[in-house]
Amino acid sequence: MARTAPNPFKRKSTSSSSGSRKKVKKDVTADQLPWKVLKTPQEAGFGNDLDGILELEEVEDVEVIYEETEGGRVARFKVIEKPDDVKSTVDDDEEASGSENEAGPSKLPNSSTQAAEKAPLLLEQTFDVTNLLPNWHQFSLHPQLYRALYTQGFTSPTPIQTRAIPIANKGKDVIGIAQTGSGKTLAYGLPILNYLLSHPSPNTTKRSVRALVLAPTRELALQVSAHLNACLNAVDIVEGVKKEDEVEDAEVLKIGKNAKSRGKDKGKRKLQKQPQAQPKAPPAVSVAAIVGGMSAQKQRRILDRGVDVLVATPGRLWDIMQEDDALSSQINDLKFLVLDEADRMIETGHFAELDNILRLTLRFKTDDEIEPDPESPADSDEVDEHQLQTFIFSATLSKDLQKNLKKRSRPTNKKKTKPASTLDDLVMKLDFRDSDPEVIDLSPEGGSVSTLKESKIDCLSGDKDAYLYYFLLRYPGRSLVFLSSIDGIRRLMPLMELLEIKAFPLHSQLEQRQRLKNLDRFKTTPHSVLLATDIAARGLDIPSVDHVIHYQIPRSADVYVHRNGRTARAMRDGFSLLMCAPDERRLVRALMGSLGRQEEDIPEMSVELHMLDKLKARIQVARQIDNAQHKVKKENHEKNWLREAAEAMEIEIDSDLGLSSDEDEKGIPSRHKKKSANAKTASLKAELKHLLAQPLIARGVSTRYITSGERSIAEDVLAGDHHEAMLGLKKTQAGQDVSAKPKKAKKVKAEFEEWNGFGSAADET
Ligand SMILES: Nc1ncnc2c1ncn2[C@@H]1O[C@H](COP(=O)(O)OP(=O)(O)OP(=O)(O)O)[C@@H](O)[C@H]1O
Repeated sequence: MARTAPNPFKRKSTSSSSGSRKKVKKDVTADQLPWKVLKTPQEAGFGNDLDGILELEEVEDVEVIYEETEGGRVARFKVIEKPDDVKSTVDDDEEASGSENEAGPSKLPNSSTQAAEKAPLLLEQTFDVTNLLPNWHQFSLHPQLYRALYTQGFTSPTPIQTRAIPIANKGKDVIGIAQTGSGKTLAYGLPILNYLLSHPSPNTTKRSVRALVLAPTRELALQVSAHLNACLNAVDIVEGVKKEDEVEDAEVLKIGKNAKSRGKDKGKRKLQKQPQAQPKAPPAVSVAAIVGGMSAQKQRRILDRGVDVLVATPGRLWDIMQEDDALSSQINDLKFLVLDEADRMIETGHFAELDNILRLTLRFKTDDEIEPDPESPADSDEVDEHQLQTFIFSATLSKDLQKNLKKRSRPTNKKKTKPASTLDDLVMKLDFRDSDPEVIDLSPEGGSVSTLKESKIDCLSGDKDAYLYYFLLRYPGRSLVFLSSIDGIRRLMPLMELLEIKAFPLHSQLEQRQRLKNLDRFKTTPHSVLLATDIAARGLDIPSVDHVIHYQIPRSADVYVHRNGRTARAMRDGFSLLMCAPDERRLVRALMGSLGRQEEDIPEMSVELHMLDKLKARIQVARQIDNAQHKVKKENHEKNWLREAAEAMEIEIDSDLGLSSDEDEKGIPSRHKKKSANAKTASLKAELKHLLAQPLIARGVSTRYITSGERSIAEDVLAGDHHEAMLGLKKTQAGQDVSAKPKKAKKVKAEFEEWNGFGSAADET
């Protein structure tokens, strides 16, 4: 039987007239607490899977006090006993406020202020931040956020959060550049949520969008929305107020690390449940995602209900805005605008939509660039609390652009300076209200994260499949393979399947549902491969990606940095491998050049060539099978097409139209031809099966006696260090097979090393 854990959140009474409603606090042990069996709320999405927990219990009105004793910190429980008359008053009032909330779907929690007046004992939450999250203490965040950080195990802010949050909380515009996986989402997310939680919307009938976060890909937008929701839902799920439409986001929560902790810590989170006494009320702040590939109708419905924080991809948002004047005017009146991965957004073909949306946030709407008004408050150093705040975050933002922003040399009508790039152009178009936006640049020198080990393999392009296969067998784990073309993924997928490697594709021509499903499968399958285009390069927070492989050279240095950023996140170790064909060396040199590095900075990865030859044989047969299957599929497809076209035109097909004597009059290959094709494929499959069953043995290993031969494997076998698929090789991490090259000292390394990442902290919760 599970019990609700000690509540770290003190509940304090906001009772105004405490005279007759005096509370008595009684010291008890955990077992003496008045536990109540809890019905698992369907909305919480736990389904029937209670992770081995038979029953959930909750407890109300308990104050938890932590005391430092010689034996360590202990929790004391104080039951707050209420006189009966008071209890009934509270219950009545709660019911009343519940029906009030349900009447107006978007009634805001400021209606809870009214409820508080009616229910004097309504409890206000506080959080013992000094003791529980001392490293967050300085930020004076809303207790609800502290509570979420605590629940998620985020015990310390990351360096970009430490720098950005206080500045953003002061109302300043922030341009944040920090390495991949360093917590940029919460660096802008926490100040936004903090403001919105502390300033409930003045509109009591329907909340309007006050924060807009634009992200370049659907997956990233959904992930950001899930990440922000996780900072709010820690309370909302607890109180059983998850709304129908939020369930969609809950599904999406499976993406990303938070989702992981959701899954993994399901039981624990349930333990952290709070009393379910509150009536159904709308969440204090609502976050929703508007992305392409998902039901536009449903997304419109969510918008109609009212949303505080809208996370969107520019394409779908612009589509909806064109038919929704109300939404356009809300965008015109934003309090926060965030461009997450702004540099990528301009590459996705949605620049026009982005441009249109941004125009709505301008103070002066002209077709030309904005001319800062010397009289306007934007040019004064005073920050108006109600004016739009703009946040731009990325792991890569050009130094020139940062300088221009700092110097406020945005182009004006009088002085037309040509922007250096489309991104410069975009950012110059932003109407910063802040005369001096704060640029926080924590990006490491050379774009490389200190916990990332980079490497490369020089090989012929025709051998890349074999090297990839070798790598995947040699270093099992979660590998993200980047290709530049969808065709490349389509070609590799069947090969992986035939070679019995678990691989999932991710590219823009897959249906959105399939994209999310594949991402989720990759996330939950420890030894698997994601074959992806660069839609997966930015922002995606997939936990524990062990290796990033650049099957094709990235087209720019930024893409290289972002692709690499899918591994080595939050101070975890990571590994990346560049596969470089002779005709790609020039590109690699250019890429390294723009990162201020040299090609030689990336060490070579060592490969057991003997083993590689054996793998080439498997690949060759797998390719033959794939070609044969592909040929049959293609022929059938063409014949079907031809037959359908002929039938539609009411003409007869003769041999001139492509039917050979091996085909019948309907264009279907004759039985004989089919049979021989099938027999060929079957024999190839049998050959591959045989090859796959053969052990892969390193050169010098005796197949007779494990203690003899040039390489004795006895010791490794006894120590359990032997590689299971490749006999004669040790189990190693990919990083250990790379010649160690001293890396240049990283500019912000020390700062990041002080922050040890979240691994241990998160795992403890
Ligand atoms: N203070 C913190 N402590 C521990 N983990 C954190 C903290 N803040 C964020 N995280 C976690 O770190 C991971 C990376 O965060 P996030 O996705 O925001 O990184 P990012 O800097 O935006 O990366 P990218 O540049 O790749 O988009 C996430 O799983 C997030 O939940």
